[in-house]
Amino acid sequence: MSTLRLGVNIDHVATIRNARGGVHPDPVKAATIAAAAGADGITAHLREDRRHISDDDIARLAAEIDLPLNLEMAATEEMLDIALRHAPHAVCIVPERREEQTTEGGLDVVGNQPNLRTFVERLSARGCRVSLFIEPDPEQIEASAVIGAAVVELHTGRYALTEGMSRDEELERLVAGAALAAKRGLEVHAGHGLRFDNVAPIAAIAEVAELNIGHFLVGEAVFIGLDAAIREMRRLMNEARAGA
Ligand SMILES: CC(=O)[C@@H](O)[C@H](O)COP(=O)(O)O
Ligand SMILES: NCC(=O)COP(=O)(O)O
Repeated sequence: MSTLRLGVNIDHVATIRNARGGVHPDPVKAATIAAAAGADGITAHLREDRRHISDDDIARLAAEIDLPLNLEMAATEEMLDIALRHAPHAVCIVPERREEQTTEGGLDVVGNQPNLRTFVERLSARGCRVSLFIEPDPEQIEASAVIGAAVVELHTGRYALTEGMSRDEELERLVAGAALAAKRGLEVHAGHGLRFDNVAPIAAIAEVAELNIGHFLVGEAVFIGLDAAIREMRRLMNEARAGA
């Protein structure tokens, strides 16, 4: 059975903290709990507007946690400087619009190859594993491979937000995209909007090596605790992968 890692995104622990402008709950403590609960990595999105994760959070996560840190960032010079300074295990380049409520889609790699190639080269030279957050679109997958990304993270948001036939169609896109990406030598990740009730079909895709899940886990933690939420997600992922 192929490996399936769980990256826990702790952005929205910081959302709760920032609601009162204090220090509680601490995203670094959440990362420590996630490690003990069986997470394979921590993902944190340092947004341009710092609406949740802060520069200090990234500095402390990079310095203090034992798990690999996956820094999500927009393709800007500011974020590149921060990533090169901390040299996290991994960097995932994501699209970002200040007015968006959350990530709305994948990167346009096809339309931004020269700029993104530079980001991939400079971050890879610093020792960071670079992933590109994209739609499961053949042209975007091909462009990601051409500019030298090691990993693509397939956006599961449309899959998560649709029902019925539309969800089945989105799942087919993700299955085909994962197969094409793996064939092009890319490591395949997936994420956005995954929950207990929809993770299994994504976890069952054999080419997927890592799922990054955050908002739902933090929300579920309000009811059952972060440790229990992560352990249940891990159980559902293992069950789906074993049955694939
Ligand atoms: C790229 C992605 O889907 C998420 O990892 C991203 O962090 C979503 O943004 P928010 O966490 O700000 O909702
Ligand atoms: N890249 C996806 C991620 O890190 C978490 O997305 P979500 O589970 O918070 O929607």
